[in-house]
Amino acid sequence: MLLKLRFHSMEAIWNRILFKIAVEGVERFKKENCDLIIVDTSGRHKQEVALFEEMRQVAEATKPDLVIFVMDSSIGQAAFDQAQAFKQSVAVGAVIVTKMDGHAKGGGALSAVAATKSPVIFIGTGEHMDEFEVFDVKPFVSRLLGMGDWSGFMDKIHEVVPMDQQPELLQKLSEGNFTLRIMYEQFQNLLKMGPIGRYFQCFLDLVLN
Ligand SMILES: Nc1nc2c(ncn2[C@@H]2O[C@H](COP(=O)(O)OP(=O)(O)OP(=O)(O)O)[C@@H](O)[C@H]2O)c(=O)[nH]1
Repeated sequence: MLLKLRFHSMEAIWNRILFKIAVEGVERFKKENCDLIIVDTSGRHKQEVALFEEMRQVAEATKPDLVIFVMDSSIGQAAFDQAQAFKQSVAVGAVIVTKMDGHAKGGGALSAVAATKSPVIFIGTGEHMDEFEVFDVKPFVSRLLGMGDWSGFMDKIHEVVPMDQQPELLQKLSEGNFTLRIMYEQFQNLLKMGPIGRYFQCFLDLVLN
């Protein structure tokens, strides 16, 4: 008797299972009339040919309205090759840049935009849902040029600094007049308010630049 055995690598089997879950999941959620269905692939590097092929097949089977290339702001210039590899496999139509709350300025986003010919639509500024922001060109470019996020800072000033103190504070800052007293007063304001981290970050960015 001849016994025929077929061997599959675990990776290949796993990829088929993931493909099935994605395709059947989308079909089911469509039937349930969900407003938004997100298929989130695992992270992949441009050299992982099989994973890119899997992503292409999922896109072909699910026909997404929008394919988003999500990149970490610290990836730097490697973003171009990575984004281009994505674009060659699937029809990338938008970019999201995460971890903008870290030290990286997100310059790689420019490369990703050039490689995919798609706009940045959102940025991630923290680990929670409410730290996902609509992309705004001005503060992004300002930060890239090392000038701090003036418009974000102004928003935070309106939120955190009492109305009657705002003109004086802005006047002093615009004159480059940052004293220990101002710092003390701002610490007092910070302690009274909630979104301490973000405000503090904007404040330091502006004062130190
Ligand atoms: N500080 C900060 N952390 C973030 C941000 N975005 C994601 N993270 C954190 O980074 C970690 C990885 O995030 P994931 O969303 O799992 O990253 P991913 O690229 O989808 O990971 P895989 O698909 O599993 O490769 C998690 O701890 C997130 O909370 C961000 O904008 N800022």
